[in-house]
Amino acid sequence: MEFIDLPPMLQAAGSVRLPGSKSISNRVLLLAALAEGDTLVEALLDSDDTRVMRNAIVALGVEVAEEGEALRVSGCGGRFPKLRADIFVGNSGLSIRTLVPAIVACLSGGDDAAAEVRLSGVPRMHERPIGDLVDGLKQLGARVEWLGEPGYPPLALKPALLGAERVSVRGNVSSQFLTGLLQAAPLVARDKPLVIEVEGELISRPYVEITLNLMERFGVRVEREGWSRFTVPAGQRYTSPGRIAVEGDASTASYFLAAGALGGGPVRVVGAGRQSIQGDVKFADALAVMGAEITWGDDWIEARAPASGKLKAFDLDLNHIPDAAMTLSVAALFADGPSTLRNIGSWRVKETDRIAAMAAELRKLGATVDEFPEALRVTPPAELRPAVIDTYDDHRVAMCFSLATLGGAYVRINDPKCVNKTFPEYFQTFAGITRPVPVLAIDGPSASGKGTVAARVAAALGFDHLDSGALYRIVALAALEKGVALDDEAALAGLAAALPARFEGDKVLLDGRDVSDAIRSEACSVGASRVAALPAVREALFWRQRAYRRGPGLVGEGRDMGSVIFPDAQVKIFLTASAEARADRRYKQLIDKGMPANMDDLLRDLRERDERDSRRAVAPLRKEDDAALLDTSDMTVGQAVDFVMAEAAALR
Ligand SMILES: Nc1ncnc2c1ncn2[C@@H]1O[C@H](COP(=O)(O)OP(=O)(O)O)[C@@H](O)[C@H]1O
Ligand SMILES: Nc1ccn([C@H]2C[C@H](O)[C@@H](COP(=O)(O)OP(=O)(O)O)O2)c(=O)n1
Repeated sequence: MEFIDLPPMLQAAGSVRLPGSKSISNRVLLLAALAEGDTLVEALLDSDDTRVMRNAIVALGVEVAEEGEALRVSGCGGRFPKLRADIFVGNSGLSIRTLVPAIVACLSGGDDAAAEVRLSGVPRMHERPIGDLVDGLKQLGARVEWLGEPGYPPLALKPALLGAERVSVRGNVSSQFLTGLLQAAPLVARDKPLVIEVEGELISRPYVEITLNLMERFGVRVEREGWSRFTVPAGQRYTSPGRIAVEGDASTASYFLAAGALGGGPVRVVGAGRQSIQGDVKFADALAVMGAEITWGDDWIEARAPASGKLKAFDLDLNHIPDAAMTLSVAALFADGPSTLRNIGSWRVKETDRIAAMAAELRKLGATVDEFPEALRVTPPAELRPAVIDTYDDHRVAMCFSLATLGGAYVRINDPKCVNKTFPEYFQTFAGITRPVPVLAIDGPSASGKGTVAARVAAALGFDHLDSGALYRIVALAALEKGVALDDEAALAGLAAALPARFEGDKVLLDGRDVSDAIRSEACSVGASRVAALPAVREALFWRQRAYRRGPGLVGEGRDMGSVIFPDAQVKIFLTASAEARADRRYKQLIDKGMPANMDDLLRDLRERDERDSRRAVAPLRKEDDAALLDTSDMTVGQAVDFVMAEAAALR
């Protein structure tokens, strides 16, 4: 499984130009395809979902050409030229739900009896309901054949004359059904008006407003009575507005605005603002309810943390911003109490069952989550735990959880490429506005001076100091004390995973006992080197070591700080010295502590240990290409510290 590890972040600030809105891009592509005349579409989003729509209109015979950064769509004037096609819609709900009614309308009254358009998608798409929409189309006379499970894609659309003047559709499963019918309506209402009635409460209304707004830009007027009855007057045709620029994506804006609120800020998103036609800009109001400071411009929004520094818990009806609301469920981790997200039942039929998915993944970070049929309550933990997040092929799950890093936790995102659905550049953009907790990694062989140098540098920088070797030494000590064999990998990994050890200043405590000296014995040195060669032991200590990365920063020393534990460390040093110099230092250390020491034995042990540490299969000791080499054979401690401090200047 591919993954991306996101380190804990100190803060977020900066400015982001939003990628084009998916909702607008896909609507504009279809309307431009159906319109009379060419439309030059600017700032179109390029992502999996928009590719789906673009490929679909091309498959239906519409010409599309790139013109610099823009796309020229040569409209077909109300009837797709090719009505024999197999269209793959991936996992784009908006695409299939708007294409189906438009194609059905084009199939009406044609003279090619063999015309047929089939639509299919990824397995999840075949679980997403479309039956209510098809029922509506059948009221008009459409011929639709289910190719799999009735009510779900894949399906085949066949020619049939559409006759009725009235169609009703459920409004409480997906507002995309209504959008699909509305967009196809002018193609149906050629001689007589078409009335669309919405059964039940209409959810996600702002998306329908986007639809109406864009239809108007393409010359079609819709009469609306409240949110339950829409009339499309007869004889209207889509006509190209010539050129149209796609607004920035307001749903995507939610991640960056939240980053500003959770990570200090200010973070500004450019491309959607006060004048936006997208309902998701209202996400900023929800952040304001949490206490974030929001500033609005015509086409930008800026968010920063509340002056008090603490975000407030919320209880909100989020029916109007279902997508951006997912971001709020992660923001809830930063609130001062339990927060409730209400009226989000549509989450259940999205890319995945988002209520179940968000609950499961928020719990991994330590939150207490109560799941209801149409709501979610999130109680933040005292402290976030590092978590490995599953993403369910859902771009928004992946993007949302990146925000947890602003709470000081490491987050591993599995299958990060799922963001390609709407924002292929997401993680790079997120990295551009966030500052990871700095790490200075010092690796090197025994007695090269890592511990001594790391302690001094950490004190000078005000950072924490992680002596990772001590963890392996404690495992060895615990094993020796409990009589666990030093090659019993499973038992040792068990010990390592549940190690009741703590660092307290210079002291190392095991089960509350001071074992600072005991772990430095030669028996423990040799034992540590042996247990450290076992992959399961290293695995068991992996997240534990990462948990030491906290603000304001960390100096980590060992053998694999820069290669495995903190591969993104901003500064990496490989500290070494000749074997003789190191044996000599170890000898002096032991004598100073009143411990027995023999120079020949020490030199031999040290060479054996170097050999074992360098030759082992997992995380062997070696200088990484991006680490600075420091040979201290002929240096004083002060000189070594000065060298590292000079390198550390890069952290500021
Ligand atoms: N140039 C130097 N840099 C770091 N330590 C040095 C240097 N010269 C002598 N020493 C001494 O070497 C000894 C071993 O250092 P230590 O930090 O325990 O190494 P490590 O953690 O790499 O095993 C310490 O007593 C330290 O004072
Ligand atoms: N990150 C680390 C740190 C130590 N180890 C191993 C290597 C050593 O043999 C033991 C003990 O490490 P430690 O740094 O305490 O050893 P020295 O003080 O350098 O002799 O653990 C490791 O494999 N990976």
